[in-house]
Amino acid sequence: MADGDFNDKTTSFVIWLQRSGTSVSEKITIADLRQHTAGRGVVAVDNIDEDEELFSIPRSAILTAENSSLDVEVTKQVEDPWLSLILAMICEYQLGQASKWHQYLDILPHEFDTLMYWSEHELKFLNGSAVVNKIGKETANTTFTDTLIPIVRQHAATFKADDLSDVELLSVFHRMGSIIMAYAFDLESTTQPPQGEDDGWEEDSDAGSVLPKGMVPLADMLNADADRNNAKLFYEDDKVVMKTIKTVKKGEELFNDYGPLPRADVLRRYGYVTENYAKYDVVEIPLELVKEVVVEQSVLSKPELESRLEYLEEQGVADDGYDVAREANEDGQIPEELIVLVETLTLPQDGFAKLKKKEKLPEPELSKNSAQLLEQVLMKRQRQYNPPSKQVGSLSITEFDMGGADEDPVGVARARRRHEMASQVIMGEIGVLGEAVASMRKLLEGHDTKRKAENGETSSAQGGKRQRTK
Ligand SMILES: C[S@@+](CC[C@H](N)C(=O)[O-])C[C@H]1O[C@@H](n2cnc3c(N)ncnc32)[C@H](O)[C@@H]1O
Repeated sequence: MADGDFNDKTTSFVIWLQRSGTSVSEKITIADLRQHTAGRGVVAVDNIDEDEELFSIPRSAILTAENSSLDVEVTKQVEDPWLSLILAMICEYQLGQASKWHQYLDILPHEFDTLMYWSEHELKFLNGSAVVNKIGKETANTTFTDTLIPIVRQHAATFKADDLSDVELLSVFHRMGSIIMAYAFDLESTTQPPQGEDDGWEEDSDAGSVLPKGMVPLADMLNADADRNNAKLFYEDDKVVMKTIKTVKKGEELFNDYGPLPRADVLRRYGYVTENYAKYDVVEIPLELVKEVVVEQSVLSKPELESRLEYLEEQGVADDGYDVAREANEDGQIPEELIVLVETLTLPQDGFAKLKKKEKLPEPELSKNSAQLLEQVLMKRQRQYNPPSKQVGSLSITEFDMGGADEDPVGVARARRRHEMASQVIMGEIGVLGEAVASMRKLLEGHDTKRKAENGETSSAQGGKRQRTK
């Protein structure tokens, strides 16, 4: 977009904010951060104290299904907060200049780097990462086709979308859905005192949130940063207020936070990657992979494996996959459920029989046998990534395959950018696995040292004191 257009839209938005009753501190401004590929952002033009109000927005200016021009009959038809906000946004977009939110809608993006918009070829840059299975494009297409298109067609006067084909409508739904994923807030009635997680950002649509979703103008102009988070949205009865949570110096950017999201998910939902979320990187270890290794290494026969998994299922601890985190992760590197799984699978027959009789689960502490099994699983998982020399080394822009985008300069720039972001995600996940394998080796060395110290005593699943991973 030309600078003039970009700045004009920002100016119209700022005037619109004033008209809609938003009060904005003179210490901040909306900045053009396109040279840092960060679109617009909010920047301090003066020093700001901690707990100082940056802006407050009346609830009436928040774009929600309830506030929008949507017919009440329509809102009654859709309970899901994400779907109803998609409909509300389409309704307002279709109103054009007649929409109460026109100048706000005008600054929202038309193009995205979120994974929903990556081509098959680009998604191959992420080979190995479980994130490619979390995009949910097919599920979204089915929901849009089965639920939203009939509603839009049924309420033609509200949506004024008769000139749009179903395919065009689907693309509009995806655009709105992507905007909501990256911009919308879960609207609390009032800010609760801190109790666990409360980052103000909307949760994954599949996370079961029942709070209504809303597009909060200006609050969503803040970019996010895990380390530099210095502002937070507070919910009051009739307005929402953005305040600083630490002092901010003149010239610094105001940042919200997305919570502890791995970079793969930041990329999936928000379309960018930054080192500051690297500490939250994880690698999913699918149960199927554990099963494969158990059979390959003849740890158990297939029927015995199934019987133990059935038992874990009965105990309510079975899962399809487990996220391994970084060694420094506060909540632990290897999830307890995964430890319980490998412990159960490496118990000798009589040990498992006793456990089952007592209807108990093993302690979440890795014995030598289970650490060995886990090491093998992690190493097999490592092999599912393209070796860095092939995938990541060739990320040098000159060499990598453009997948047919070579002719179009915009396409080339986009493919390069996506390639670069994917390489960060993949390198991060390979790093997580490297740390986990190293932890297993350290643990095994510890077991060996202990065994030697105990003067040649044989080590078994029960032998030696078990060690808890961090
Ligand atoms: C809530 S919006 C923030 C405003 C946005 N920059 C704009 O111009 O509309 C979230 C989007 O901003 C971008 N973003 C947020 N934080 C960022 C950061 N730290 N670096 C780069 N882009 C960021 C991503 O494109 C993300 O999807």
